[in-house]
Amino acid sequence: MNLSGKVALVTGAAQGLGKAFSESLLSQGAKVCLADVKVQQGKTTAAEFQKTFGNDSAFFEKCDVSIADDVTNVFKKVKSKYGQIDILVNNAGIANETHWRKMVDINLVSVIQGTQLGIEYMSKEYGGNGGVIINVSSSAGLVPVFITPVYCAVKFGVVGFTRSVAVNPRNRSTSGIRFCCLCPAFTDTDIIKFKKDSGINMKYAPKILKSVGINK
Ligand SMILES: NC(=O)c1ccc[n+]([C@@H]2O[C@H](COP(=O)([O-])OP(=O)(O)OC[C@H]3O[C@@H](n4cnc5c(N)ncnc54)[C@H](O)[C@@H]3O)[C@@H](O)[C@H]2O)c1
Ligand SMILES: CCCCC/C=C\C=C\[C@H](O)C/C=C\C/C=C\CCCC(=O)O
Repeated sequence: MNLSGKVALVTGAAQGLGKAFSESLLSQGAKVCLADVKVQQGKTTAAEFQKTFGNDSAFFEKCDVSIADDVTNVFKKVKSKYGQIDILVNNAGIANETHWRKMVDINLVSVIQGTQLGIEYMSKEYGGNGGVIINVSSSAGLVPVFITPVYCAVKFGVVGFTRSVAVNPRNRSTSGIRFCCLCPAFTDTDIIKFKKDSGINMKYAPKILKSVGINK
């Protein structure tokens, strides 16, 4: 696909899937804003991409997606630097059943805010060019996972929210935006290197991961 002239905003882009999505977008010619709460990792990733794809191809912006003002600011930054937004990937996420309210904020509330801002910036109704909004859920947004009920709930929420927005007749007819929900299965990134306080049952988690070929 040729994405030259297109501008993407990817949250949680410092590492893992968000970094991989960003690299794919850049390799197809898009410019990318890498938004993440991890400053050092984000800057390192941006420097790596600038070296490969050109200085103006990517930039890092500190953004904690659970802070509403940070999310609003990152949209403003992209618009002022690149003039438009065509592709939005609401990807940032954590897996933590102990700090579950924080997880609801990061994995669901921020996706709702990001999508609403995406419509504001991208819809043809409001002077944008249309484009695509991709909300990252999980296979755990489609099937129950007994050791992570809250993670499951928020990922089901992302699926339900995105599908509902996508079938809104107004969005379908006039926005020029496609709304997509991605439901990846296990991928070997930091999110499945469960921290001690993650509240994830360590009796079962390694067995589940081993059963899908990830030897934790
Ligand atoms: N790895 C998997 O098995 C898997 C499977 C399905 C879905 N997912 C989803 O994919 C997305 C990316 O996860 P990953 O696997 O790359 O994990 P990861 O931990 O490697 O990456 C998550 C990124 O999100 C960032 N992040 C976390 N909290 C943030 C916040 N408050 N504000 C901004 N950025 C924040 C992190 O700093 C990190 O860069 C998540 O939404 C996750 O739920 C992952
Ligand atoms: C070891 C399970 C922990 C799952 C939650 C933590 C991180 C999640 C990352 C991914 O989003 C999970 C992806 C897919 C999960 C879907 C199905 C798991 C089925 C588990 C089972 O066999 O019971």
